Amino acid sequence: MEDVRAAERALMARVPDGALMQRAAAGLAAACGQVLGKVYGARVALLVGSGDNGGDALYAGARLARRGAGVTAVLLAPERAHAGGLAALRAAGGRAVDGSGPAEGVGGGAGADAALGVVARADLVVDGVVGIGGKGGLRPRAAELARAAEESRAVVVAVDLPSGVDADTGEVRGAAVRADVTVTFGACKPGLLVDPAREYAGALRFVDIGLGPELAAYDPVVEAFQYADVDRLLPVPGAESDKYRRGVVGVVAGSARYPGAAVLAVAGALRGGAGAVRYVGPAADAVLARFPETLVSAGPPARAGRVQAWAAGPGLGDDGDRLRDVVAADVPVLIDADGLRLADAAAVRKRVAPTLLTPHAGEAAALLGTSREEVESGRLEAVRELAGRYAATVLLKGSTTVVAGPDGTGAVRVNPTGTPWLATAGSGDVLSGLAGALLAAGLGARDAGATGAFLHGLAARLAADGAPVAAQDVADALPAAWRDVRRG
Ligand SMILES: NC(=O)C1=CN([C@@H]2O[C@H](COP(=O)(O)OP(=O)(O)OC[C@H]3O[C@@H](n4cnc5c(N)ncnc54)[C@H](OP(=O)(O)O)[C@@H]3O)[C@@H](O)[C@H]2O)[C@@H](O)CC1
Ligand SMILES: [K+]
Repeated sequence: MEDVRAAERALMARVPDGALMQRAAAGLAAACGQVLGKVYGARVALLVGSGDNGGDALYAGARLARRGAGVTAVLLAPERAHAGGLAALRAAGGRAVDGSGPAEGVGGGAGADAALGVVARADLVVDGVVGIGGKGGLRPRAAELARAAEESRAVVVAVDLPSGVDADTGEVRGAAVRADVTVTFGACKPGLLVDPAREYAGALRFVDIGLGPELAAYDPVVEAFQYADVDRLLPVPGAESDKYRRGVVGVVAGSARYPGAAVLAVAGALRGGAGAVRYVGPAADAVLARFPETLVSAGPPARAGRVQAWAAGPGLGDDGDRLRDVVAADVPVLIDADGLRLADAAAVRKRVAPTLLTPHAGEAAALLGTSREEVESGRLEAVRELAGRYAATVLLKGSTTVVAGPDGTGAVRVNPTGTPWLATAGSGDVLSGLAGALLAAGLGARDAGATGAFLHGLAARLAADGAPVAAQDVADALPAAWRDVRRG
């Protein structure tokens, strides 16, 4: 958040006092109006903390009161509420109640009950408890009001970010507001794009308060691919392309016990834009039965013939020899699943050609020597840490898939197309093949990871269309996802 603060300071030096807050409040009030549909007669509760986040809520409340809403501010720290905002709300016909309440040890009584009642009866609750000045989860009284908002039938709109979530990391340590909509100002905070915070944020609305030029001086911490970014990267064959120029991807996956992983990885690889797929391993019969266009070889990867990149690991079991061959190759390599367990970290670090690791949270936790919960609650930190340790690009799969480059610099890419339907057995095998093929087609590791995740998520959405999907369905929908991207 230092970037945003510095950009705000730079901009505030150029614009009149309070102008940024007025821009923020205007955008917030407009978003609240859209959420409500009809502002006149609506009951609006503002949860107001002691900082400028509460000020935004109060000024927006004043605007809604002027349009005929019944607006009540619940003041968590009555003496320190934003004075200008409170005056504006009162002038517009809004009112305020003491919301400091019993949980803070102030003594309870009618005031505290009134605050809970205001929230319980509201059509809209505006969360202005804390913004980017907040630290840690909500304090007990704020948590109590947040719970009341969640239990009420009100729509909850968070100001800048849901109070209690960490806007830098996406972590939620303790109680936090669960919003239906988050109206964020100036810059989309990185944490809001990443689970678990993303889930608390609901639908994101961005209000431009004019920070753009000031923020341009800073490198983004996270970035999300859009259709146009993916479209630019998709490998499209030229008139003179042959299969070697388009790239041959080698798939090292599957075992006698897990032949299906080989079939699914090849299914993904065949839809990744490479010119040919070479399969190396004991599941060749199963692969050929399904995909006769695959080149197969039974020997070790080192003697399999020419490939431009390897995708290795799904269903390998304990076949460390096959993996060692791949890690020693001087072409780009993707390592997934069993391969992550088998790979020697020092050997991976020594590689010169790009390496892309694609763990899910459990695998990442095993590599980091921590728990799955720890990884899931701090995805950005975990992915950067792994990338540093292995000197490799890392794609951490999950409810929000994130991709970090090897040197710790550059933005972490957050995939915007994910869907819970992707949490299905074998879907990761499809992604391995797909991203491996993108590597073979010449994409860098970060681009192959982000493009693969984007297409994979999109394919799952297209295949699911509201119903469960199997991994093979995701692979089958990849051509439709390509067409979707190419058409914009
Ligand atoms: N700068 C700008 O130009 C613009 C900024 N804008 C807006 O300002 C916001 C930032 O405002 P800010 O810096 O005043 O801090 P803010 O987030 O309101 O809260 C800080 C206070 O909260 C408290 N507190 C802390 N942790 C807590 C917890 N866990 N649970 C409960 N309370 C907790 C803590 O109080 P204390 O510890 O003193 O009791 C502290 O004083 C920003 O997000 C945006 O909305 C827009 O108007 C656009 C222009
Ligand atoms: K907030």
